[in-house]
Amino acid sequence: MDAWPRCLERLEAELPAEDVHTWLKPLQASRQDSRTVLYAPNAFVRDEVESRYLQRIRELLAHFGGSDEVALEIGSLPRAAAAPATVAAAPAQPAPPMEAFAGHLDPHYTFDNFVEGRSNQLGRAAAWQAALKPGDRTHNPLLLYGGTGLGKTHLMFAAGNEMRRQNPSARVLYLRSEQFYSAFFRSLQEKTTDRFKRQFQQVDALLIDDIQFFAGKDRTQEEFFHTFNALFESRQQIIMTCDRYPREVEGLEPRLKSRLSWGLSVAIDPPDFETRAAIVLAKAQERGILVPDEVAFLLAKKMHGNVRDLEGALNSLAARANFTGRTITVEFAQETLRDLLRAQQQSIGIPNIQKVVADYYGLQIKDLLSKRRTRSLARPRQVAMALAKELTEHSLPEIGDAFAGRDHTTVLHACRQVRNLMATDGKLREDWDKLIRKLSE
Ligand SMILES: Nc1ncnc2c1ncn2[C@@H]1O[C@H](COP(=O)(O)OP(=O)(O)OP(=O)(O)O)[C@@H](O)[C@H]1O
Repeated sequence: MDAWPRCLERLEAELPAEDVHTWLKPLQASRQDSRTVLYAPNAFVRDEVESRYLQRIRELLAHFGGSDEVALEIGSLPRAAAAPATVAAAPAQPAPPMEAFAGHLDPHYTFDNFVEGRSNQLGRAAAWQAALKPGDRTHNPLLLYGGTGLGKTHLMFAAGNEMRRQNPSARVLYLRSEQFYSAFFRSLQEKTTDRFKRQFQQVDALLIDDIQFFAGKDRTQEEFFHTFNALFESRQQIIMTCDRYPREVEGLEPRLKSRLSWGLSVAIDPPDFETRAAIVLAKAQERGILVPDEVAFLLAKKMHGNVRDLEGALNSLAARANFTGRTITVEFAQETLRDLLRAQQQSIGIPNIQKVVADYYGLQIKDLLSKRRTRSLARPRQVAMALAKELTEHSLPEIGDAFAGRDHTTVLHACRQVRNLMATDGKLREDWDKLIRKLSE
């Protein structure tokens, strides 16, 4: 068995998953004679691995019969050698310096394999513009915000990849916020902050993922604030993601929050039914999995909000179909995903919907259930009923019962009313999307 995958497996058991994901998974290994070369995508990853993990990696590689000598370099494997570190690959050529900037940009995520829908249309258009005209004031900085697993990182990578497709020498640096934080701290300890700062002067675009991570980390925020200003002034493109609108992130400094909204901020919402189904079909096609439309509709109907969960469900189907040799049908999907689908339904539930809707509109649950018909109560009540129909398997009479014994025709009327109003009322549409997002978290 290959030494590097085994080493990684062991490290996964020893270290927090977040550390492995952030620092070790981005490494690529190549065996060159008795030596293992680990390629880090950029200086941040290299330095962190060197100071925190290299010693343990050496021990593990030696233990698994890998190599006596381990070198850590910036760059990536030559294409032909992009395989685990067993093959005695041709000695790797020193990577051209530009490679260091592209290494962490996952080439798999592009605009071509991003499915567009109403929920992400604006975000996609903004990322596309940033890729075509990096640094243009209309979309610099570009901030993509929204719940987890909705495609923010995908769009950010797509923009970076497109920039490099248009201009192969573009220096695009992608960093997770944790990487910025650790690298900055190490530079403080090692008194190398000047070098840290200089790295950013060389980039054409800086992509920073999950900036909510900076909350409460005052020194890092201050450093990021200066980095941000320097990049902005010299018209280098900045793209950031955040799990909510930055003004709502507690622990971010007001001046940073204000900077973040200088350019263009775009919400990425949970995809609607049609987009969810289209994503399932697109992912299936990409991976060569045969999925009938009905199965895509089933997944899209049962799983709301998070695309990552949809992908997880598709993977489970593919794995089981492969294992059992069966074809993927609706029946097969229902059987395979029974527990998963049930858990989704249970976690949503009508009482939960009532609570989330009441909180959202600043009401009490008893107001939602009451007979009072003032507009300020009637609309949220209708929204709650329509959400119960959309997100649960309950029948109209059951939903009526759960709303203090209302008739099923009242529930039906509420569903139609909400659907019709959403076509013209942007605020109601926004409320609906936000509520779906909250309920799917
Ligand atoms: N519209 C879409 N088309 C195709 N794939 C999508 C789309 N939206 C999300 N995905 C896929 O869903 C998965 C999760 O997306 P991504 O990692 O970009 O989410 P995120 O919003 O950055 O989440 P987090 O905040 O948790 O990092 C990825 O595999 C991505 O390709």
